[in-house]
Amino acid sequence: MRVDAKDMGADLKEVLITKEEIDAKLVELAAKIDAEYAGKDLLIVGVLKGAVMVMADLARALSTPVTMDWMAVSSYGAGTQSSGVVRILKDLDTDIKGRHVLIVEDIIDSGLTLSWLLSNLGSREPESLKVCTLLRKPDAAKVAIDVEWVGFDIPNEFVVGYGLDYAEKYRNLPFVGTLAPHVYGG
Ligand SMILES: O=P(O)(O)OC[C@H]1O[C@H](OP(=O)(O)OP(=O)(O)O)[C@H](O)[C@@H]1O
Ligand SMILES: Nc1nc2[nH]cnc2c(=O)[nH]1
Ligand SMILES: [Mg+2]
Repeated sequence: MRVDAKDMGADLKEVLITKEEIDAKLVELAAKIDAEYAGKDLLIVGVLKGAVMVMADLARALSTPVTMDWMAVSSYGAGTQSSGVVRILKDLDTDIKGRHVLIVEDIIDSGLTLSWLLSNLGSREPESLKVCTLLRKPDAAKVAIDVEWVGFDIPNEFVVGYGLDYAEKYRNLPFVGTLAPHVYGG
């Protein structure tokens, strides 16, 4: 286990999804995405910062030639709850009108970020607009979203690793896990 090598082992409670499980799932998802977009021109859009790892690994698992772009968004709201009011910190460099666009996310929690993104990008008249997410929390959904490709449905617990942070830490863990209570000041 590489936990100790990264000196974060003591902060962890549990590994939920291993690197091997993530790698295998992304290969499986990539095959389905390849089949869907065969012969088409595909733009994949990663949502910074969480989706960096998924984008990098999914893109390399795809056979379909893709172009890649990024958006950075920020949710406002009291406490840790996403309000669903989203501000664009970095917009796409690309005009997506008439393009096949696939949004790539690390996690769908309340669904508010993605719901806003779908409506925002949808208004730019892409030829198609679909979503691939590594993780989804079905019990946390505040809005129903139609997601084509989901890696893992997980319990309604705060997770870190593989792009996901707590106070900007733990993004570089190669697996998805939960944190020990002391990390939160417990
Ligand atoms: O479904 P939701 O409740 O809206 O939550 C999901 C969003 O929250 C996280 O991003 P965050 O805004 O924390 O920024 P980050 O990607 O830079 O970590 C995650 O990467 C998703 O984009
Ligand atoms: N790190 C992290 N960020 C999130 N954003 C929305 N849900 C989560 C989560 O469970 N973990
Ligand atoms: Mg994010």
